[in-house]
Amino acid sequence: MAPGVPMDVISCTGKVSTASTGYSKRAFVTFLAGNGDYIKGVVGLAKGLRKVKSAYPLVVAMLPDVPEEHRDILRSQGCIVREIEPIYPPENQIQFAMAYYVINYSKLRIWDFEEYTKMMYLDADIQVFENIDHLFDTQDGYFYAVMDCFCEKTWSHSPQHSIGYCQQCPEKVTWPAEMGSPPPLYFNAGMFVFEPSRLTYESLLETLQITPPTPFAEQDFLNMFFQKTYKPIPLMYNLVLAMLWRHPENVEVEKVKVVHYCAAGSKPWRYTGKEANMDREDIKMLVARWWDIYNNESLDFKGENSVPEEETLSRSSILSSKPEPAISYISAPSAA
Ligand SMILES: O=c1ccn([C@@H]2O[C@H](COP(=O)(O)OP(=O)(O)O)[C@@H](O)[C@H]2O)c(=O)[nH]1
Ligand SMILES: OC[C@H]1O[C@H](O[C@@H]2[C@@H](O)[C@H](O)[C@@H](O)[C@H](O)[C@@H]2O)[C@H](O)[C@@H](O)[C@H]1O
Ligand SMILES: [Mn+2]
Repeated sequence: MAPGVPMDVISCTGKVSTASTGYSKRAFVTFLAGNGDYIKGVVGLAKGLRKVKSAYPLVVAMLPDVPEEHRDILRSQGCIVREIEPIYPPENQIQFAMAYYVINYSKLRIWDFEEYTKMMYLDADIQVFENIDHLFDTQDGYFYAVMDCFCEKTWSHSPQHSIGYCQQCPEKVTWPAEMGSPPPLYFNAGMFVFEPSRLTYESLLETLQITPPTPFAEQDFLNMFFQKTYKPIPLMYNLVLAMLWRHPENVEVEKVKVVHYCAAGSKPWRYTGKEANMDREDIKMLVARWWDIYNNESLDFKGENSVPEEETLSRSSILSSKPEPAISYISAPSAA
């Protein structure tokens, strides 16, 4: 585990969830934009959550450009469809953010989902291999997420990257004294636990209007906004794939519960194996495991009270089990 990530922030009390008692309302939430192939990610995620027998529904916050056929597919997979309006940073500043991340500011609308008391946001390119419902029991008043890694070239714009500093191994290359104090802990915004709140929502939107966009768009913004309330959680709750080759010593693969296919070329539905590191055995295995869930018809939604046919208690590590013999690699333009 990375230094400075206390385990005790996660209260694993095993107590009976309050989901059905009405004390609190909880849900997972993901984000969908466009008419492209990210819908596959959402379907995979919905099925993955069903496989691990999560007690909470998956809300899909979607932009108006998601076609009706895609909404129907998601409803038929048991998802709750919620349309949201896009959010853009102030117009004259858009050029400073990487264009393809601008839509991600729209994620901020999920703070407006006040009918839920606590939510867990998951990118559509995330898969959940073990039940993580206990994260809803974390203490209120904090923002929970996993620390990011600064080593990939997507970070080359940053001072961290240029001096080779990464918060995942702050002792390896230490932060130079002449550069002041090291930057605050920085989370990956592909997965986080938060409390919807009208007040927070309004404050987020107001602050955004006076905040110049930066390369990682809403991720940088959320890091700034929640800097004081951020509590890191162990990386098993959001394995950013680059951790496998950048910081293998920090990764306890047998404990990984959530995988984030965010390394260039790793989106399972676009995977070709050609990009850097994509020919690694662990990557092939994780991509195969994603397809395994996506293609499993017994995990399709069957209405309120149905129980999936398949026995899904997974005891072994997600990385130690055998891949499916036939992996369907759908080729499409590479991601990220
Ligand atoms: O065309 C797109 C691009 C992004 N997304 C959503 O925005 C999230 C963030 O983008 P992505 O995961 O590609 O970024 P990365 O984690 O690879 O940096 C995705 O997971 C999706 O939920 C989407 O729905 N359609
Ligand atoms: O806002 C921009 C995005 O920022 C995040 O990804 C980044 C980042 O975390 C880096 O560390 C990686 O190097 C990089 O490849 C990756 O794209 C989120 O996963 C995504 O949901 C989205 O918010
Ligand atoms: Mn992602």
